Amino acid sequence: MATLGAHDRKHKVTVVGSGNWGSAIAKIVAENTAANPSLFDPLVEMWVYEETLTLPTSSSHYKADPSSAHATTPQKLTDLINHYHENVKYLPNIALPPNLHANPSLTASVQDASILIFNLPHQFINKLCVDMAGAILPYARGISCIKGVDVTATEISLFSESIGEKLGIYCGALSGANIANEVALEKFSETTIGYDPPALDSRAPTPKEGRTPQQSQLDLTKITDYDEEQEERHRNAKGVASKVKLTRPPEELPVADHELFKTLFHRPYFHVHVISDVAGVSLGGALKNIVALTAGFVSGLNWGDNAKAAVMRVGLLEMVKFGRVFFAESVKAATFTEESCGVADLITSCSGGRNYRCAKMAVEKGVSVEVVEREELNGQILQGVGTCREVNGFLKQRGKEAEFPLLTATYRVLQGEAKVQDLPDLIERPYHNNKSKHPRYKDAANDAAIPIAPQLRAIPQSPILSQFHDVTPFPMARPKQTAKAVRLPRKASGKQVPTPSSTQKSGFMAVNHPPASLSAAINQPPPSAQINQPPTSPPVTTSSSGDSSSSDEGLNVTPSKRIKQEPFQSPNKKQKLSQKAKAPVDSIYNTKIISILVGPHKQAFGIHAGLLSKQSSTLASYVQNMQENPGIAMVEKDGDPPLAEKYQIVILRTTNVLSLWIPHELPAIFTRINRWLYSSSLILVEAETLADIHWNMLIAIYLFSTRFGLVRLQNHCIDLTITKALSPSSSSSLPDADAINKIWKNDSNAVAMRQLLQALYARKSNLAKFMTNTPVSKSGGLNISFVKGLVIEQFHMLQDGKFEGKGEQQFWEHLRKKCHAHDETNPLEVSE
Ligand SMILES: NC(=O)C1=CN([C@@H]2O[C@H](COP(=O)(O)OP(=O)(O)OC[C@H]3O[C@@H](n4cnc5c(N)ncnc54)[C@H](O)[C@@H]3O)[C@@H](O)[C@H]2O)C=CC1
Ligand SMILES: O=C(CO)COP(=O)(O)O
Repeated sequence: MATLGAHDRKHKVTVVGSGNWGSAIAKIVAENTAANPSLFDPLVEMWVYEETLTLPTSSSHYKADPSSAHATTPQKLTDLINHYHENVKYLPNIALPPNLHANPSLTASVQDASILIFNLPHQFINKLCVDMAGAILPYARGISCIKGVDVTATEISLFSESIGEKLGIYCGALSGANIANEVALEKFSETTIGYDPPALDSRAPTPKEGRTPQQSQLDLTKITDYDEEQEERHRNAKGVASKVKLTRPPEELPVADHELFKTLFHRPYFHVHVISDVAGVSLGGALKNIVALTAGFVSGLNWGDNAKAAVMRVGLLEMVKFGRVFFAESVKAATFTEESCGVADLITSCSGGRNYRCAKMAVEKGVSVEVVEREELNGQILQGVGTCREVNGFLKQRGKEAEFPLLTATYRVLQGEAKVQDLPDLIERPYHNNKSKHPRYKDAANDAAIPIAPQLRAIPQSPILSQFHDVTPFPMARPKQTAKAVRLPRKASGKQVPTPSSTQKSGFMAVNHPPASLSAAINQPPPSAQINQPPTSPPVTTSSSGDSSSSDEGLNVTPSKRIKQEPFQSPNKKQKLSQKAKAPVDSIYNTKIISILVGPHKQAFGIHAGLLSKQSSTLASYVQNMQENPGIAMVEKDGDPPLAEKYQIVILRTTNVLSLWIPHELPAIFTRINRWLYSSSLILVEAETLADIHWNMLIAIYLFSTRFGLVRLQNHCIDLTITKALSPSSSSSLPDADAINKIWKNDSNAVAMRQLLQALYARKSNLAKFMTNTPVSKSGGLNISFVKGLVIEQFHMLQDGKFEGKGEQQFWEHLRKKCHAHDETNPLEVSE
């Protein structure tokens, strides 16, 4: 604990940066080092990017003594700061503590510091790290107050982490609703520190509250790729072991933990809340700057507070979503909605921040934001403009612009590609059937040469997907004579599978073998001889298709919930209800049938366009483009590199036939997905049960659903995984090492499944036996992250004996909900 006992050594603090916020934070820190001399060396260094200036005549120091040398001749900024104890350029009229020393030498200012506070515009930090590397103490720890994200052409990372990697240290983040001038005037505000202390720093690890440590049953010697050195590595915000090998701080130094940082930053007027979600803290500060520009744009048109509130609402949703999509391993939605660094910073920045004010003025004056920045800010530097461009480049590269309409629209306004007046339409949730009229799609739709809006271009193939090439065919289900207990009775769900088919037997239909007459219904002939065709009419169902919770092989953890008695209704009412429920389903079956080609050999499936669009906005975009912009299709040409090498989904033209080609997936997987699309069930034939669906197959379907945005299917797979794993009748009730490795190595989107598998293993398996018998995977061993997670799960499990009896059911029900992906239309609903 930071405050306990006297320490032989004290922390030395340096602030790197001395702008508006840099100086305000340096003031706070210097006040606190002076107040806590047992923990900190009171003298704080502040590195200043040196410049020469003349004291402004408006300065109180000039007025007090206009004839002094400091007032009459140009001076170094550091000299002025140290002479007047005021940063006359970047934080004028604020007295800085005498124990704060302005230092123009970067290396000299950082060389003795055990705590480094990085506080300067994000544009400069990477170069600065190069200059600083080698000059700092190897065991230093950092806090980044920078509001921005570190974006390269293909990757995104937090500045706290890129600083840490470049300097070989651990670095957290501080961000909040903190307009520097207000903080400097000691007007009350709150802030958030994100700090996830490296294991190396905790000298007396304390078990988490309410949890009883238990000895792990794992024999770690059995883990083939166990790497002791990895243990020393900190896990970054993406859940990956950091490249940095940290140096252990000397024993004599107070531990750099939450309490120490609270002591260093908390003031009566500046309230600090320390959390572990570094990504959430960093992203809030970076992305709100873009939203502040948007808010400034609409205010520049004098549209009033309602318009600004609308922008903030959408902005907050996109901030949460951004975190969830790109930092799914660590980010918490609550950081955006409950902490100062999230919603509070958004509000203050959209009220009086520099980004907001400059964007507003730019619209009012009819000039660019950069012109206003140069004319109005006296050397201060906006973060929103750079961040907006950098984030857009990244989203574009990932094909995700359309998923972040506000971030994208703001970029377009900034670039002069769209008008501020277009913003309301650009950020409106697109109405599915009317996308061609939507401004977000309009330009691209009119552009014959360039294929459509960026998100609809072929998605570059992720290297991860190629790993599926070497997958041997999944064991296909063998029809069995006896149904097993895991499958709930069909009537219990109130659903039936598609009906009118010659192949239908007692409620099951093999969608592989449709009646030949269907081919007439296909708008384009299939490119290959055999096409798997859909049923011509809708399944008889009274609830929306794809509602996984009610499908036949669904979760049976809480059977009482699943087997519902249909309440009595009068025949008339029943009829009306069923007609009402049937209407949207009918309209789906009136849509065209799309040709989907799967795998390198292009096995063809025919699927109703409406059905695909209903289940996945990603596929909906492709389907719409196939129909509305046939010119965008790609053609495979002899001699050209194969399209499949580059893309995971392609709109393809083969001898005048348009198809959607998914080259890297297996037809066997898609056969079941096709089945699910029409019946909400993955079961193919009557005698098959969930136990017959191989784990590899289930996991491959899950991965497919995460890649192609089939959220309901994704959730269904979560439910099935629990059902299958907990089923007493299943012979191999948990996935084997190959399946586990697949989920870890193949896709970072599979976070929920990872959590689930760890929990299932921790609670259900005989781990010792598993470690001895199972790790004979093709890849040679179990994924180390899985094993580590398992150890942690073990540690947390059986807490207070709650896991027994009813507690167990509640646990799985809770986990099931937690692992469910959330509806795109409501990204705030993220489970914690
Ligand atoms: N000003 C505010 O109200 C707040 C700012 N922040 C964040 O704090 C960070 C720092 O911003 P401010 O302190 O406000 O800076 P600022 O915008 O006030 O000042 C710019 C700073 O950059 C320095 N600089 C100029 N050229 C440089 C170069 N080539 N290399 C290195 N430094 C150079 C200047 O000397 C000056 O210190 C930003 O990420 C900002 O978003 C966070 C909360 C509040
Ligand atoms: O981050 C800030 C307030 O928390 C300040 O934002 P600006 O850089 O837009 O002034």
